Amino acid sequence: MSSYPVMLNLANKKVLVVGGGSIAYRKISGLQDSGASIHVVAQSVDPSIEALEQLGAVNVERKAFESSDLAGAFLIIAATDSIEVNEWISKEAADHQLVNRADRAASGNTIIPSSIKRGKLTIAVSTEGASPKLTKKIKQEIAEKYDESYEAYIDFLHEVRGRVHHSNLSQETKKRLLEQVLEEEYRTSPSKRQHFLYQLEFGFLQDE
Ligand SMILES: C[C@@]1(CC(=O)O)c2cc3[nH]c(cc4nc(cc5[nH]c(cc(n2)[C@H]1CCC(=O)O)[C@@](C)(CC(=O)O)[C@@H]5CCC(=O)O)C(CC(=O)O)=C4CCC(=O)O)c(CCC(=O)O)c3CC(=O)O
Ligand SMILES: NC(=O)C1=CN([C@@H]2O[C@H](COP(=O)(O)OP(=O)(O)OC[C@H]3O[C@@H](n4cnc5c(N)ncnc54)[C@H](O)[C@@H]3O)[C@@H](O)[C@H]2O)C=CC1
Repeated sequence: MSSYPVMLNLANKKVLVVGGGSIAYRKISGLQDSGASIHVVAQSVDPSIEALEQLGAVNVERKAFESSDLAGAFLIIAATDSIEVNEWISKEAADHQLVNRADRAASGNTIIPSSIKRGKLTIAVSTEGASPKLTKKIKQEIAEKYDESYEAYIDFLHEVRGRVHHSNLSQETKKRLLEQVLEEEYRTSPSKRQHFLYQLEFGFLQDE
């Protein structure tokens, strides 16, 4: 069996992180822009997590994990340094809850891939836990190829797509225009993008 990738909308969902060490911090960092309500349960937390608590970005309970902490959690991240506790967390979770285990990929039902974001573009990499080091290497290679310029470019593609779909152009022209903007020059040149939007707005991109 192999795993099935998805993109989660975590806005206003409860995410429970058990453990407060460097791995818990890494997972929490990745959740910062998701809009999730992040709850941490740990006997003690690293200063990095304390800093997030002070900013109001996470809610921290300083205590040992109990089964009742799982109530209402959409995603559970088991990141303690105890195999027994992580095992207990995954056993106690209900079937419909997503459980990530930082210590043993195969024992949870969810793996958090390594990912890069360029605005609306997400590229995620996973080896299903086989080699986190290869995952990291591939992510670094991809990050170089898909650099920061993609962020503005994807916003442009999004805008073009909306305008083209709402236009009265023929299906063939719509397809041709959506293909045309994939040309490299539209990514590298903001003025080319502006010119294209101008032409679209004022009807200069007609059916051929
Ligand atoms: C299943 C998963 C957890 C999950 O689902 O979240 C998991 C599990 C484990 N990692 C372990 C060890 C290491 N992990 C890293 C690094 C990263 N690990 C990441 C992800 C994942 N690691 C998920 C699978 C991803 C996939 O599918 O490929 C990255 C990509 C992303 C992130 O964590 O944010 C991040 C790169 C950060 C970046 O991109 O910068 C390094 C190297 C380093 O730190 O440089 C080492 C030491 C070298 C080694 O051991 O290989 C161990 C053994 C622990 C032990 O021995 O106690 C386990 C447990 C096990 O093997 O089951
Ligand atoms: N996913 C990954 O990339 C990696 C995962 N790991 C795994 O992640 C685990 C955690 O690593 P670190 O964060 O470095 O450990 P750490 O030792 O820094 O932190 C462990 C945390 O768990 C808490 N904890 C322990 N027992 C608890 C309990 N019963 N209830 C609540 N909290 C409890 C501690 O208070 C502490 O905050 C490691 O043991 C290892 O198995 C390690 C390296 C990489």
